[in-house]
Amino acid sequence: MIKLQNLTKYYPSDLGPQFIFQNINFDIPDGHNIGILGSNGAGKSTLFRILAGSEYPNKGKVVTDKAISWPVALSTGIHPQMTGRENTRFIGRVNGVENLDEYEEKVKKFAELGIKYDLPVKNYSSGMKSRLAFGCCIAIDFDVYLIDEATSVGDQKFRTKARQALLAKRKTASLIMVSHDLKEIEEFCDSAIILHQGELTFYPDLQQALSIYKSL
Ligand SMILES: Nc1ncnc2c1ncn2[C@@H]1O[C@H](COP(=O)(O)OP(=O)(O)OP(=O)(O)O)[C@@H](O)[C@H]1O
Repeated sequence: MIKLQNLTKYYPSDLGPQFIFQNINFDIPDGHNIGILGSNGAGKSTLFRILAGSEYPNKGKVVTDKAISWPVALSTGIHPQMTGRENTRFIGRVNGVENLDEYEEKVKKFAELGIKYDLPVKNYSSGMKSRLAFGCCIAIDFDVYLIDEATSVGDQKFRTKARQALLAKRKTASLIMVSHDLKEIEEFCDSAIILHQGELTFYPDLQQALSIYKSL
C-alpha cells in the first residue's frame, strides 16, 4: 500500500499559493495496475514527482514499504558528462543494485546504444538519452513502476520493445500510469484513480472510471 497522509502541495505564484492537494488522505491499493486520469493541470505529474520522491509535499507525507521507481523515461537524473555506462553504474549504486556488472549488461542490451554506451551522454540524441533512462529503470526490480507517457519514448522499434517490457513487468510488479491516451490506459491498467479538483478517487473497475472521467 502507498499511503498519502495529510498531504498538502502548493506552488507559490503572483496570485498567491496555488494548491494542488490540500490535506489529502488516500490509500493507493496494492495488486492493481492503475491509470491516473485527470485533465491538464489537475496535478498528475505533481503526484508522480511526490510518489517518486523527486519533489516534497509542503505538508504531510507518503508512507509505503514498496520500492517505487522514478518515472521510467525521465532522463533528468542522467549526467551529461558521464558515459552511458558510467551513468548506469551510478544509478545502479544509488538504487542498491547488488550485481552492477550484470545490471550494466542488461541496460546495455536493452538500450541498444552500441559503442555509444561508452561515450558521454551529452553526445546522445534525445531518443538515445530516453532509451538509456528507460533501460536503467526497467532493469531494476521495483515493486511499483511509475509510467509517464513512457510508451512514446524512442523510435517505433524501441516503442514496441518498451511496451513489451512494461507488459512483462505487470506480472511481477504494479504499474501506475499517466497518459492522455485512454487506449494506452486500457492496454496496461485494470483500474484507475480520477484526479479532479484536488480530490483523488480510486475505481477498481477501469471501464467505470473511464466513463465517469469522460463525463466530467
Ligand atoms: N514547478 C511549478 N511551479 C509552479 N506551478 C507548477 C509547477 N509545476 C506544476 N505547477 C502547477 O501545478 C498544477 C498541476 O500541474 P501538473 O503538471 O501536475 O498537472 P498535470 O495533471 O500533470 O497536467 P498535464 O495533463 O497538462 O500534464 C498546474 O496548475 C501547474 O501550473
